[in-house]
Amino acid sequence: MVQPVFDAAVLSGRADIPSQFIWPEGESPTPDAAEELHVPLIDIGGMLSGDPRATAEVTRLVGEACERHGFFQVVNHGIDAELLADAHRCVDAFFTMPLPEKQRALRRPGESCGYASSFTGRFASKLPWKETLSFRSCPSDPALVVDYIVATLGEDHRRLGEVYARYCSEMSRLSLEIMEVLGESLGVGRAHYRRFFEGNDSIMRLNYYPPCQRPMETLGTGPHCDPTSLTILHQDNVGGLQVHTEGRWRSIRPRADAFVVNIGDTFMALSNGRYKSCLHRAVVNSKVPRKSLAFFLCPEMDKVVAPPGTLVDAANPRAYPDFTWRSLLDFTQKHYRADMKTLEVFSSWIVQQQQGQLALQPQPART
Ligand SMILES: C=C1C[C@]23C[C@@]1(O)CC[C@H]2[C@@]12CC[C@H](O)[C@@](C)(C(=O)O1)[C@H]2[C@@H]3C(=O)O
Ligand SMILES: O=C(O)CCC(=O)C(=O)O
Ligand SMILES: [Fe+2]
Repeated sequence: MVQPVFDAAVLSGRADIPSQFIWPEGESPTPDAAEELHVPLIDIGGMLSGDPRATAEVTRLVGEACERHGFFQVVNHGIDAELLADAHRCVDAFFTMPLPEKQRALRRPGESCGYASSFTGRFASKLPWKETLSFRSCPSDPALVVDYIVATLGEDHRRLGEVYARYCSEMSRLSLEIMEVLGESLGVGRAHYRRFFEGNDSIMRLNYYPPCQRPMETLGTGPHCDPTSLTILHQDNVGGLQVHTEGRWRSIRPRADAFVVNIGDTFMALSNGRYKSCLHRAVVNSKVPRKSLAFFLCPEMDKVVAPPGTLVDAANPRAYPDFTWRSLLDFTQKHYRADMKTLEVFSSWIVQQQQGQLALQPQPART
């Protein structure tokens, strides 16, 4: 079958959509998702200004949400509204460029960064109706974002790079605040996860979902759990994010003043399975494009992902083996398409690999 080209300007002129974008009936958008999922809206303003009572309340609400489904929203987060507006404007500026311009940052097979128009080169079916631009952001290398944007898109796009460099540095700061709350709520202390993530190697992803003439037959982002540690998402006012809990899909209504935060598979492992990484997806519509900004907090590549000892005991044995983010990222880019079972399948794969390596090691001679 011919590989389709995902160019919204071309596709919007057709009455139907190429078959590779059509999702099977059991996986396509469902009417139940018109229902809203009320995830807690947590005011973190008091906590950020050091109020101990406000901090205790935030800790309780975050802990409760993470044990249930791993999704919550934060308001009074201290992120400058003008920066957020700029970040959304830059999404429009980038994705409305002609395809060949965007392809200057083309994401190559096996890589997690760059521009992807759908995933036409990577998957043959159940293609997502979206374009993305992803890039790395590390607090230890403040020039990384601007250098990447200028190196791929050219000097003319330096300002876009500067906007996202600022945005990512703010997201990293906010995610470390949330890590303190997660540590406190799990009883391991505020410093534990903050220290673990201080030198993070995170991924920023701009999602752009063009309008689709057949929105009930396709998906913008298929059902998946984020393999990463913590996601901080800002959706524009269009709406499309849906979460699967209690056996049904429900929508998280966009709020301009809120970030949607969710636990990813890597944090689920770091909490020994206590905090949930939950299945979610994004739907599209036939009228207007939709944008979302996703910051995925990730550990440094070779740091060992293991829960603190206090979360492991006879009643709560290790839920997942030790691994590195490098190996999980590689797994999702080269061997497995992220879905609701990523961590489970990856865990079995890593145990098999370790056993294989053990078998290859010379055994000590028996005396
Ligand atoms: C590690 C990652 C794989 C992923 C991008 C990400 O940084 C976090 C989300 C992942 C996901 C899940 C749904 C889809 O399968 C996917 C293609 C997507 O759009 O977001 C994958 C990403 C990917 O494999 O590139
Ligand atoms: O666009 C959205 O609302 C969700 C995107 C998402 O889940 C992702 O990029 O991992
Ligand atoms: Fe996601």
